[in-house]
Amino acid sequence: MLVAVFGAKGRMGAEVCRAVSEADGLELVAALDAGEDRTPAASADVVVDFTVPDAVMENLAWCAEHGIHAVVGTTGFTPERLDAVRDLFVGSGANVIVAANFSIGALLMMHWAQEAARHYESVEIIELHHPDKVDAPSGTAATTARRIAAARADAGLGPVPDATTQDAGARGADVDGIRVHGVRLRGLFANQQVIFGNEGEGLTITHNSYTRASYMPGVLAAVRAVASRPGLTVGIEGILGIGS
Ligand SMILES: NC(=O)C1=CN([C@@H]2O[C@H](COP(=O)(O)OP(=O)(O)OC[C@H]3O[C@@H](n4cnc5c(N)ncnc54)[C@H](O)[C@@H]3O)[C@@H](O)[C@H]2O)C=CC1
Ligand SMILES: O=C(O)C1=N[C@H](C(=O)O)C[C@H](O)C1
Repeated sequence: MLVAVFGAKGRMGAEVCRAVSEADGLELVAALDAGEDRTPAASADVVVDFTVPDAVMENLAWCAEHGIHAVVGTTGFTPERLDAVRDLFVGSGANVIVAANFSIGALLMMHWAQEAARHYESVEIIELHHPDKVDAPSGTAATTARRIAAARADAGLGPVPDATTQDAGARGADVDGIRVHGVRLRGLFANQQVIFGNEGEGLTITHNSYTRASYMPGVLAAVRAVASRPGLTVGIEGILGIGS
């Protein structure tokens, strides 16, 4: 399987180039970054995109035009953006996987947070990342919040209780009614805590990524699976058998 990487000079892209080069059955045919001619990627079966939210949609339009499957780790995807990606690939002959997080622990953290959501009156999310990250809240935190909000709605839970009437911004972002707090700190890489509370008890689910190597098994699994997953697939839970 021939693989091209977009964002190849970035922190994640460089790690993906290494992982693809060392993986059985995969060959790295193009490692491209901003401003570079995409022609060398035209022979690829799969493009892996770890770029920036402002660039990813144009990259995906190019993949769809060329009938090349795409595996996307770049964040910043709202439900509306995902709809636009689905539309881009209709009739292209290619498939696309978009995942805010490829690490097994983060997938389990989101899965268990969704499970716990219906049992707790209160919930908030704290995501902690390196200070070079451009988007906040993180894609993982936004995805977790949306999944928790959906689970609460399914369970008939009302809004998270919050008496705040004077807020100078300290209550964080509101993602579908779930508060998300972002910390950017030198020395950190990527961590998330989902904090649940009921009268008299609490539950915290914490995930820590220590290095970018944590994402590589998931990225490689998605590269190998994308050709057999028609249209748009959001998340790699189905590929790894999480939640089934
Ligand atoms: N899904 C997941 O598991 C993970 C997702 N991410 C996400 O991946 C993205 C990249 O993160 P990092 O590697 O830390 O960022 P980075 O800033 O180190 O790398 C981004 C790279 O993309 C390049 N780029 C910008 N526009 C481009 C274009 N049009 N074509 C090709 N390359 C272009 C930049 O020059 C840069 O080298 C972020 O959105 C981040 O949130 C990061 C870690 C894990
Ligand atoms: O930018 C990062 O570093 C990360 N981005 C992803 C996100 O926004 O969720 C995944 C992980 O948190 C690392």
